[in-house]
Amino acid sequence: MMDSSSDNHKTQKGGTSTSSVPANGDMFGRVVNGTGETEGKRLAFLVEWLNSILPDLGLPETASDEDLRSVLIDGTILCRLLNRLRPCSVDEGSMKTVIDCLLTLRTRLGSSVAADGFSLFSPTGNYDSPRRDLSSRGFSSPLTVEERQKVLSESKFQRSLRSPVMSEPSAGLMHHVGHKFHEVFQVKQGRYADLPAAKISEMMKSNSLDNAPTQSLLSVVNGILDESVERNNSEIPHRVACLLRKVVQEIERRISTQAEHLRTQNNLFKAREEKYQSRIRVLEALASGTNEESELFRNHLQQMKSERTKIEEKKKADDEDVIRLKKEKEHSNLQISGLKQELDIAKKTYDLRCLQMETDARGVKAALEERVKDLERLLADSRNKVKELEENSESKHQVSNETLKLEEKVKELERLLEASRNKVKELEESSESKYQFSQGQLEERVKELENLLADSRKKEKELQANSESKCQSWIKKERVYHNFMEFQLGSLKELRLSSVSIKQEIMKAERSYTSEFDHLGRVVLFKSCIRSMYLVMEDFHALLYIWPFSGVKLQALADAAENYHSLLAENRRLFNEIQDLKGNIRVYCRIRPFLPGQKEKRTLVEHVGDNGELVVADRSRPGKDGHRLFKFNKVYGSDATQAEVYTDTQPFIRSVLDGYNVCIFAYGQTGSGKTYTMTGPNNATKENWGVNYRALNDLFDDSQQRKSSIMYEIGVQMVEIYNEQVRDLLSSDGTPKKYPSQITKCCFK
Ligand SMILES: Nc1ncnc2c1ncn2[C@@H]1O[C@H](COP(=O)(O)OP(=O)(O)OP(=O)(O)O)[C@@H](O)[C@H]1O
Repeated sequence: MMDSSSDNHKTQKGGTSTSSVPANGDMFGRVVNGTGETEGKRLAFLVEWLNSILPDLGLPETASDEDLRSVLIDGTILCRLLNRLRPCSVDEGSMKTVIDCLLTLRTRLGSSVAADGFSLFSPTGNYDSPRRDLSSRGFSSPLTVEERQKVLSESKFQRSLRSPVMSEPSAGLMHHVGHKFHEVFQVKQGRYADLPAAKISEMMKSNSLDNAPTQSLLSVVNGILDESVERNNSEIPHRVACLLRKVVQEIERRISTQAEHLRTQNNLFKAREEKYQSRIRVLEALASGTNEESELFRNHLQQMKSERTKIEEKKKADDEDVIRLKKEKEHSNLQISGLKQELDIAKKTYDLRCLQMETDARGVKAALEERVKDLERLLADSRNKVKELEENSESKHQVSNETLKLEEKVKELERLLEASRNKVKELEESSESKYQFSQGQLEERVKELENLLADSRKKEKELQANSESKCQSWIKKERVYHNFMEFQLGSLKELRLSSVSIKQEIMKAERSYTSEFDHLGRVVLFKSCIRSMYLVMEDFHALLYIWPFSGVKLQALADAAENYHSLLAENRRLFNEIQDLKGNIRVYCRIRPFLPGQKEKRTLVEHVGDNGELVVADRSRPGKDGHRLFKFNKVYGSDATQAEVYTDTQPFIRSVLDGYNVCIFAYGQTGSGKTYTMTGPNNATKENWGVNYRALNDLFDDSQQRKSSIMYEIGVQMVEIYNEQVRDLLSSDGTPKKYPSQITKCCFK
């Protein structure tokens, strides 16, 4: 309603027609006011005009806004147009005309554009600024001056209002603004509807007054002022001016409220900023702490990862072991069957060998017997020969007798010769004639006798030499025979010994074969089960002798052992978890009984609770202060035995063997019973052994039980710390070592 009436009104009043095109080319400023048809006509008119001036432009008659924009966008066409309209006005290189043009534009439009580009836009579409109009028309009324000042100050307000804080006023403020607008426009429409009708209509069209922001309010005020200035200064009634002042005052008030609001907001922001900065500081402090923690965690995580990798590797290795064991088992099964066959063959071979050895032994025995017989024969021969030799030696004696006889004969012959000589001499003496006659015969006879004597002597020598050589050879032979006899007797003895040892060896071999067969059976089974049966060996010992095992039995046995192994590991893990849950650090208290001779003393212990509570009375203090409560994991009474005290410590020994570090120590004043608890009394029996003995005993027992699967190395280190001096009590050279490097190593590895 308002639109049409105001349009009509404008047309009637002869204001600027929206359908007419001004000759100064300001056609685009009015596009917003025209209908679609009018715009089309204007565009067609412009296209026609442009084509007539610049025929090479070739713009189609139906060219759209976009076509026109793309043609005019770089300014070339405009320059050419200018040149054509006013030749040589835009020469290449000369910017004069362009500068003139721009300055003209500035003069026409520049004053309506604020420094930050905000336009005091006139709702009618005219860009004429109030300042230009005011200056050009020479307005001088005080109201106008006031309004002008307001307009100027409003433009400042506008700038500040366009700040992000002000651009979206609060809902309450908006409502307030809308209300005031209504007031203003009711007045305007009622009494002064003819003044800024087109503007109001436009604003009413484009703005919802209820929600009008301050910027719109300012635009409307400007519009009213523009319109008022355009029309005639004298026409502006005082009432409008008052209203406008009110509006401006309202805006000022709102701005001051807004400024207040901004200040409080600013303060709020400052407070918030401080708060955030303190938070940042806290967060930074936390972050630095967190960094350290995260570093620690990272390291821990790294460790866990590496441990996990190790465990996985171990698991892999275990899996591989399992596979390998399975293969080994199969292999062992094959070996068992092979060994069985081999065993059969070996048995047969053994039997044969036994037979052979028996026959051999018999043969050897027979041969030896024969040999013995031979030797005996030889011995007999030797003896005979010795006898013969002895006899021969006797014959030697005979030879010597013969020699003697021969010598006697020689002597006899010599005597006979002498006698013959004597006879010869007698004959010579008796008859010289006879002598001369028979001298030849006698000489011959002497010669014969001398020859006989020489022969006899030769024979004697020969016999002597002969008998001597024979004697020597017999002596030699005797020696040889003696040696031979001794050798034969020695070898006979050796043979007898060797035959005995051979018999023993045969017996031994027989025994070893038997044991080997037994062992073979055991080894085969043992090999297949050894890896998984380390703790159950004792239990399955009887089974090991059952021979032969079937593959199924072995498999079952191996499976059972494997399960047992995993169950044991699980059991161990759970056990240590329980120890952890019970608490890694436990403190036990033991009350020492009165020593002999202290019976008249009264105990200070008032109460011993089952849950580890101990109440001690301090009689020197009266009332409540005289009672003190202590809390331990457990309190052992004065009648507690050594074994009872050890029961709570015992599980730790198992943990030691499972790879945990454990430290047990006694603490207390002199004479409180530390040594008694840890070691026991002097000359302690097994009954009153202290913790140390019992722990070591368990340590050895358990490690023995696990020896089939785990090899434990147990070492002991004993140091004394006294007067800040550390002394190695087990030092072999007797010199106390100060601060042993490995002092942290506990006695229980
Ligand atoms: N539970 C007990 N039952 C019987 N006698 C005990 C008990 N505890 C300690 N005693 C005795 O108390 C005396 C002192 O004990 P012990 O030597 O063990 O004390 P301690 O704490 O080792 O002393 P110190 O610090 O001087 O070496 C010893 O004669 C010991 O036999």
